[in-house]
Amino acid sequence: MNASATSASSPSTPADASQDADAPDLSSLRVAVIGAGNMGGPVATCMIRAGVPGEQVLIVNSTPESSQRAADDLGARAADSREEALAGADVIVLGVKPYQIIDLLGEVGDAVGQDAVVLSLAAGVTLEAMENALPNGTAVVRAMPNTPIGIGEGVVALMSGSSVSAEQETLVRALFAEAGAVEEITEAQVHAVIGAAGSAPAFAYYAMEAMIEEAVRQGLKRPVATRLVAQTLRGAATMVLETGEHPAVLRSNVSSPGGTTVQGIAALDREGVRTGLAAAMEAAARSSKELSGE
Ligand SMILES: NC(=O)C1=CN([C@@H]2O[C@H](COP(=O)(O)OP(=O)(O)OC[C@H]3O[C@@H](n4cnc5c(N)ncnc54)[C@H](OP(=O)(O)O)[C@@H]3O)[C@@H](O)[C@H]2O)C=CC1
Ligand SMILES: O=C(O)[C@@H]1CCC=N1
Repeated sequence: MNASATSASSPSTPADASQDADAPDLSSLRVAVIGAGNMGGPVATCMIRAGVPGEQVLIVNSTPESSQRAADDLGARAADSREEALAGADVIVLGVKPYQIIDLLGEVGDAVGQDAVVLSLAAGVTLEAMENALPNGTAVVRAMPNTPIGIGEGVVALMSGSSVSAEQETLVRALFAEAGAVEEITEAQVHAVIGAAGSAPAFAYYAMEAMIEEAVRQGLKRPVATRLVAQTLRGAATMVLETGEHPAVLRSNVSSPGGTTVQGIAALDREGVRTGLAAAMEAAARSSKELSGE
């Protein structure tokens, strides 16, 4: 591995990483991203923000044109071939669809360097299945990210395979130092994490869309409604993170006796919104389990 991951310390925030003199040096790292789409793209962005030079992040999509487009968007480099991307790669990001992962590993396994880390983003493809598809001893890490990592406000949950060293774990954490939050989880937890984080931005956008459209129906212009709803939800999320208060306590602070908010909350309860949100998360977790063959 080109990067000198000299410490087992675990940077968990951008501030930690930038202040930690023992953090891995990412400036000579080579990264191959196979599948820089909606999720592989933000992962590449994170790694570049963390300190990997863009020209050392090689992109391979399904066509040369698509690789070039993604590389231009990301400030990375399009590889002429998968072989070029893999040659000398320290980290190989797999951002293709879950059903493609095992076949892809079968095709590229022999080109994976001895000290390289294979980092899969795929839902439902287990570490064991990936290790079985690769030469013995290959370091495999599973990540369950969400798209807001591309703006430094996301979550990445990490799971390490049986051949991943402490140095490689530190390296992967450093690569996600600009993601927002990094959590280490077990594979048994990943289904719940998909419901709470991987798929959850879509649930949040769904709720926002409904709120914005109702505000428009009530007479606000769409750009104004969008700003108000987005800023309000950002503020509410930040209050939860910064105060450490239970959301129910923060909700009670908004709910004046006999006022407007309690009427709104009663309507949410009548319409089954709490049950609906739980059902969405349960469905995502169940789908993840089914993909894993559980
Ligand atoms: N989207 C999300 O929020 C999240 C996704 N994931 C996981 O990320 C993975 C990718 O999902 P997502 O980004 O949404 O999907 P996308 O369809 O947006 O991206 C898939 C990428 O794979 C590329 N690709 C397809 N076939 C090949 C191939 N044979 N060789 C190289 N590249 C190829 C596509 O290239 P092209 O554009 O040229 O077709 C595209 O860039 C999935 O495994 C998913 O489970 C995990 C967490 C969250
Ligand atoms: O929808 C999906 O399958 C992927 C995994 C988590 C978010 N998107």
